[in-house]
Amino acid sequence: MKAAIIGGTGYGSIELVRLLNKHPYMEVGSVVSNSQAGISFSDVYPHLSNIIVQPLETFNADRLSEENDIVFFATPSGVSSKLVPKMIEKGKKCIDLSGDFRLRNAEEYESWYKHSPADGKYLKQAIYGLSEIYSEEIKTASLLANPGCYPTATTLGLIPIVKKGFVDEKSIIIDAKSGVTGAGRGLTLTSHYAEINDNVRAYKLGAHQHIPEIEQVLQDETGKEIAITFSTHLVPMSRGIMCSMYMNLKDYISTEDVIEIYNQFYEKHPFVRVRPVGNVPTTKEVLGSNYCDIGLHVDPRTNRLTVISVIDNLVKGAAGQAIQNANIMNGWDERTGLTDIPLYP
Ligand SMILES: NC(=O)C1=CN([C@@H]2O[C@H](COP(=O)(O)OP(=O)(O)OC[C@H]3O[C@@H](n4cnc5c(N)ncnc54)[C@H](OP(=O)(O)O)[C@@H]3O)[C@@H](O)[C@H]2O)C=CC1
Ligand SMILES: CC(=O)N[C@@H](CCC(=O)OP(=O)(O)O)C(=O)O
Repeated sequence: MKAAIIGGTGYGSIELVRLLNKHPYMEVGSVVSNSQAGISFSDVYPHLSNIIVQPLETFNADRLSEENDIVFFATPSGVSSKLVPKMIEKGKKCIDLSGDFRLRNAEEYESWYKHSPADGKYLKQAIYGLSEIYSEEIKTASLLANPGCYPTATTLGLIPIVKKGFVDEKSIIIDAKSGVTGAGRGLTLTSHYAEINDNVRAYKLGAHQHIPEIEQVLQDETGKEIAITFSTHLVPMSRGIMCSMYMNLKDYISTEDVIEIYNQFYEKHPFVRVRPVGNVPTTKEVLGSNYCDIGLHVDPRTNRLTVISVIDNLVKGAAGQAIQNANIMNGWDERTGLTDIPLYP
């Protein structure tokens, strides 16, 4: 099966290329670049020399649909909402990595993303692709909204215990940290070397566009309106997200019992690894892989639960989960092409 990638020279795109290169049933058909069409991919990214030989293309819906079976959009929000419908109308399965089709409520999208939402017809059609939770819905998706990087780490870390009703939902605080590739390849003042090296920066406090996405998932899973405190930080590393999450338990439960709840919940989900007592994951332990690793600790003095959830933002937080979803949409084993061991150290 041939896959087209739109948003060709971005980080999401080159991670898709890396993962598709070893996928047994999908291969890269076309790579579309808005800014560098006509140029060889390896001129932009020399690490792809002799691997991707075709030139970067312009976006042409007729040609792309003739030459490809599935389309991955690694384009910014606000761009995907314009381009995805063109390929859906050609009957192609589309997987969008941006935030454009994740929120069901168009007004909510506009107020958090600060630009116009996608056409309501496509918002209705879109399936939210948190693979471990919505695999049944994903099987029949034609337009798949791949989750955000922070929402993936956050919701996988919260759902098992929040769904049980064991948590005071008003007490949830998420302290999230991301490496700089989370912001994409574009240059910004806050991500250039002298600003981020030897530095940690909190940003978008109370205003992050992933807040409504996380709350939408938690509400769907519990039937309750949940308002979270979500603080994001940029840290001096290339890849990786760590979400440290704190919440009050309604009644005391031991760390062992919480771990047992998570182990049962993720028993059939190979990409979520729940750590034993006293074992807390680091971002490096999932680097380059599709794993989400979760560590758990209950403090009996405060009766608060701490959940530490780590992912590689470009893999489980973007391209890896997109391929996991493509696997599910095509009826293949969800692990297909994604079984690489994390790159350690
Ligand atoms: N980085 C991450 O960790 C994650 C990213 N995402 C989302 O995935 C998407 C891609 O992210 P990422 O690759 O990191 O971002 P980048 O900024 O690295 O790449 C996005 C690419 O989209 C293309 N593009 C930019 N503007 C336009 C435009 N006006 N019209 C058409 N194409 C355009 C450009 O490539 P070209 O000029 O070659 O077309 C650009 O390089 C974004 O929506 C992002 O929010 C989601 C989860 C995690
Ligand atoms: C480190 C960093 O800046 N990360 C970005 C993640 C953006 C992203 O992935 O945006 P969508 O999921 O909404 O498309 C941010 O916090 O805005």
